Amino acid sequence: MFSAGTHTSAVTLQWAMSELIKNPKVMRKVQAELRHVLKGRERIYESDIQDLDYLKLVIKETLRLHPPLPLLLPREARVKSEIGGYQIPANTKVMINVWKIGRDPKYWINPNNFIPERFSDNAINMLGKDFEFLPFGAGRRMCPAMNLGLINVELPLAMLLHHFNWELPDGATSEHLDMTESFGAALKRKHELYLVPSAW
Ligand code: HEM
Repeated sequence: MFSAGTHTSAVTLQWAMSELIKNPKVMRKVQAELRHVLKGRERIYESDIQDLDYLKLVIKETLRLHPPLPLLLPREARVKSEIGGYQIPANTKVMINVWKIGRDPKYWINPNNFIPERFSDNAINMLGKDFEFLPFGAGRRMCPAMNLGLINVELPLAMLLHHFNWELPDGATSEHLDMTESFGAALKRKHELYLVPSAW
């Protein structure tokens, strides 16, 4: 519970900040939304999140490109079955590569680009029914804490973006930000993210 609950939210926050630094236009747009909705108020409440539509799109797009558990949890076929024309013998371990599905050009236009707007005019959600987008998995063993997981990212991200402006250290520009992922069951940044805040 602790590992599944803390690590996932923390890496999503790191990737969201990384993508926002890489995409300054998106950063400006999400900050403008926050500052408009909060109207100079310092404290952000959980109830404010429902008005932060663009922030939610930013998080969805972050989870599409950087699902914290890129291969979900392993499954095992209990009986012999067929999926997409492939014969799966009984007792076979099956891994679902949601990282790859989230970047498949069959389902996504410009799949490697960070475009939160792609979610604004469609009904694709994270409930495990839209198989092209499964950051919380699907079926009986899907993440039991999706709502908690999302608020764990939404609130801190809103606070970081509302109170501060962010840039890379030593005058580096967004092209310098290395987005390499580390290989493993959990999708982390290979190199730590260092950012410099300035008061808004
Ligand atoms: C951004 C946040 C989170 C993401 C993206 C996420 C994603 C996932 C994924 C992909 C799975 C595997 C689902 C599958 O294989 O179908 C999973 C399982 C699980 N998650 Fe989350 N999770 C998040 C937050 C949390 C939090 C906050 C908790 C608890 C406090 C939590 C508890 C669990 C547990 C206990 C499982 C195992 C469920 C089982 O095996 O039946 N997760 N999560």
